[in-house]
Amino acid sequence: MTTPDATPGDAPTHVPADALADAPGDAPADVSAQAPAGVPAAASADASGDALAGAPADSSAGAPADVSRDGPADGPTRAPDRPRAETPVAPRQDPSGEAPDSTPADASCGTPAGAPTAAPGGAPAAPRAVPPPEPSPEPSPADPDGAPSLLPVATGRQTRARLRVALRGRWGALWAALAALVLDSCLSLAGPVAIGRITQAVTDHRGSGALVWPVGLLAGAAVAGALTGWAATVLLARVVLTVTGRLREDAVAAALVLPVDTVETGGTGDLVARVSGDTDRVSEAASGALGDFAAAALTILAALAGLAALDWRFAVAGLLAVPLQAYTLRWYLRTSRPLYAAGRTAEGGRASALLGAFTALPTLRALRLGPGRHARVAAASRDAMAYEFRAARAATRFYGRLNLAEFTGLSAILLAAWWLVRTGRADIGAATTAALFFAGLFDPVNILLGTFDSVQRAAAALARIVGVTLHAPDPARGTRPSGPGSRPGTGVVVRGVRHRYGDGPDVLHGIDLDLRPGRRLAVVGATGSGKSTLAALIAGTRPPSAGSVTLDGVPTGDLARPGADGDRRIALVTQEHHLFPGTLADNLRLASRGAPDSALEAALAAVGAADWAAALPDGLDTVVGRGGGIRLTARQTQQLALARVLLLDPEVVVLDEATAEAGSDTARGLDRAALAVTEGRTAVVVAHRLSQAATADTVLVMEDGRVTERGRPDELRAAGGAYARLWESWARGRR
Ligand SMILES: Nc1ncnc2c1ncn2[C@@H]1O[C@H](COP(=O)(O)OP(=O)(O)OP(=O)(O)O)[C@@H](O)[C@H]1O
Repeated sequence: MTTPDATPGDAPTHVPADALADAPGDAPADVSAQAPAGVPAAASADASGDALAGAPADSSAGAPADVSRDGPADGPTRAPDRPRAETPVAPRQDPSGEAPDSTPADASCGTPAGAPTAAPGGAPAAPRAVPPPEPSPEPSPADPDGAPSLLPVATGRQTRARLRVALRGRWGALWAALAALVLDSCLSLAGPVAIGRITQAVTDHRGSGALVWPVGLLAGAAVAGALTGWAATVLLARVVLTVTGRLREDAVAAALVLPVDTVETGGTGDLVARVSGDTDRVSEAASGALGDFAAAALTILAALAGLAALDWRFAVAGLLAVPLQAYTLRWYLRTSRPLYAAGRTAEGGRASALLGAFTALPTLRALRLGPGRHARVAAASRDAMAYEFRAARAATRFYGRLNLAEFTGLSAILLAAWWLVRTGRADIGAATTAALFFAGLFDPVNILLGTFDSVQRAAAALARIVGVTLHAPDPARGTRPSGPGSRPGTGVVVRGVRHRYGDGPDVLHGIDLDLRPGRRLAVVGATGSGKSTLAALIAGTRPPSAGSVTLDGVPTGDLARPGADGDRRIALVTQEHHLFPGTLADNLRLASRGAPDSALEAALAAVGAADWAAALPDGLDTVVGRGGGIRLTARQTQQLALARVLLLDPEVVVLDEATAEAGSDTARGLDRAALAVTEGRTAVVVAHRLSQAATADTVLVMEDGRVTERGRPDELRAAGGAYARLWESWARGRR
C-alpha cells in the first residue's frame, strides 16, 4: 500500500472527483479558460498563463495581427491628404433638406460610405453622425443580448490631458502646419479680387494691359497656394501620424495589462475596434478637420473683411445668413453629439458579436449553433446600421438648412449689389467681387460647420481610445510599496480579500494569508471553492473586489505593468496554455527575449521536455502550433509554459495548471516539472492532485470561498479535519 506521504513522483493514483478539482473538461468555470475569449492574443498569454503575469515586454510578439500591423511603426497606411482636398462634399440640396433614402454603401465598416458626392460649390462632407435612440454618451451593452457593458470611455478632461501628452515635441510642427494653412487660405481670396478687376476692365472697355496684374495675381496665387498646401499636408501628416501612433501604442500597451475582468466585461471586439477603427477615425478626422477648420475660419474672416472693405452694406447683407447658420449648427450639435458615442458603441457591439462567433467557430459547428449565433450577429449589425441610417438623415437635414442660409445670404448680397450699383455707390467689378466673395464662403462655412461633425466623431473615438488606458495599472505605480507589509522581503500578503465576478455573488469571502519569501503554499479544495480565483488575485491578473494582495507591499496588479521593475516578479501558469505562431524558440523567448539557445535547452530539460524538443525536425527552430506548425500535445504545451517560467525567473510563481489525470506518467512528469519551477521561489500551487500538496510548507483548504483549514500538511492530516478527509479519499483512490 502506498503511504500517504508519498512524494509527487510516487503518486500514481486518481484523485476522486468529489475530493478535488475536476479534470479539465469538467472544470465549469475555470478562470483562465475564459480569459482567451476576452483578451487579445498577447494579453491572453498573461491571463491564461503561460502567462507571464508580467511578460508584456515580449508580448508584442503575440499581439493580434491587426493590432501590431496597424501599430505606430507602420502608421496608418494612407498618409493624410491635404485636408481640403480630402473633405468629401455633400450635394447641394433642396432647401427642404430632407434626406434621400441614403443607405450607407458599406455598413459593415461602420461609417456611412454613402456620403453624398459634390456638386460644384457643394457643401462639405455630409456628417456621418449616428443619431442615437436616446441622448446618452454612456456606452451601451457590448453584447446584443445585453449582458456585459463595454470598456470605459474617458471624460473630456481625461482625453485632453492625454492628447497634450501625445502632442509633446510636436507643437512646433503643428503651429507651422497651421501657419501654412492660413497662408493658403489668404491666397485663395486672390481669385475673386482678380475676377472682379477683370470684369470691371471689360465693362470699362479698357485695353488688354489692364488685365496683366489680375492675371498675374491669379497665377502667382495658384503657385504659392500649391506650395503652402503641400507644406501644410506634409507637416500635418507628421503630427497626426505621430500622435495617433502614440495613442494607439498606449492603448495597445494598456490593453495588454488590463485586468482580465475588465476585458471579459468589455469584450475583445470592442477593444480591437478601439485600437484599430477608432485610431483610424481619429487620424482621418485630425488630418482633415484640423486643416479644414483653420483654412475655413480664415477664409471666412478674410472674405467678411473684404466685403466690408468693398462696402459695409455688402458685409451686413452677407451676415443675414449667420442667424440661420447658427441655429442650424446648434440644432445639429444637439442632435448628433450624443449619438456618435452610441454609434461607435454599437459598432463595438457588432465587432464583439462577430469576434465571439469566430472564436467559437468549432463549438458552433459541432453543436449546430450557427443559426442562433448568426441571428445574434445580425441583430448587432442591424443595431449598428440603424445608427448609420439615422446619422445620414440628420446630416442631410443639416446641409439642407445650410443651403437655405446660403440662399438667403446670396439673395441679400445680390439685392445690395443691385442697389449699390444703381445708386452709383459701387461699380460692377466691386459687385462681382462681393458676389464671388460670398459664393466663396459656401464651402468654408459648410466646412467649418461640418468640421464640428468630424471633431465630434474624433472626440468620441479619442475618448474611447483613452478609455482603454483608464483601467490599466497606473504607470507611476508598480514599484512603490503601498500596501500592508511594505517592507522588502515581507513576501505575499493577502488581506481581507473578497471577489465577485461582475454582478454575481461573492466567490471569495475575506481571505487573509501571509506567504514568506521562499515558502510553498498549496491550495486545495473542491471544484468551485475559489482556488483558481485566489490564484489569479495573487498573481495580479484580476483585481480583488475588496481587500488587497501585495508583494513586499506593492499591489500585485500593479506589478503587471510592462517595463516596471516588478513586471517579472510574479508569474502565473494556468490550465490554459497558448502557443504563439512561430518557432519553439520564439515561444520560449517570449519570457526572456535575449536568452541564448543553451538557456532555452536548459529550461526545457528542467521541465522534462528535452527529449521531445530535441526530436523535433529543426530542434528549437521548429515551427510549432496552428497555421502549419507541428502540433504539440497538451502535456508538451504545458511543459513549454513551465519552461517559460524558468526563463522568466520570477520571485513568485503561481501554478494553477495541473490538468493531467492523476496517477498517469504525464501527471508524474508534470509534478516533477512543477517542482522544478517552484524550486527556490515563493510558490502558490493550486493542488489539483494532493501529491502536489504533500511537499508544501503550508496547505490552505478552501470551501465555498472561505479558508476552512490551514497548516502543515502532516499536521492537517493528523488533525482529522477537511484536509484529512480529502487525503483519505485521495489515498483510497490510489490503492
Ligand atoms: N469567469 C467567471 N465568471 C463568473 N464566475 C466565475 C468565473 N470563474 C469562476 N467563477 C465562479 O467562481 C467560483 C469559484 O471558481 P474557481 O474557478 O475559483 O474555483 P476552483 O476551486 O478553482 O474550481 P476548479 O478547481 O474547478 O478550477 C465558482 O462558483 C465559479 O463558478
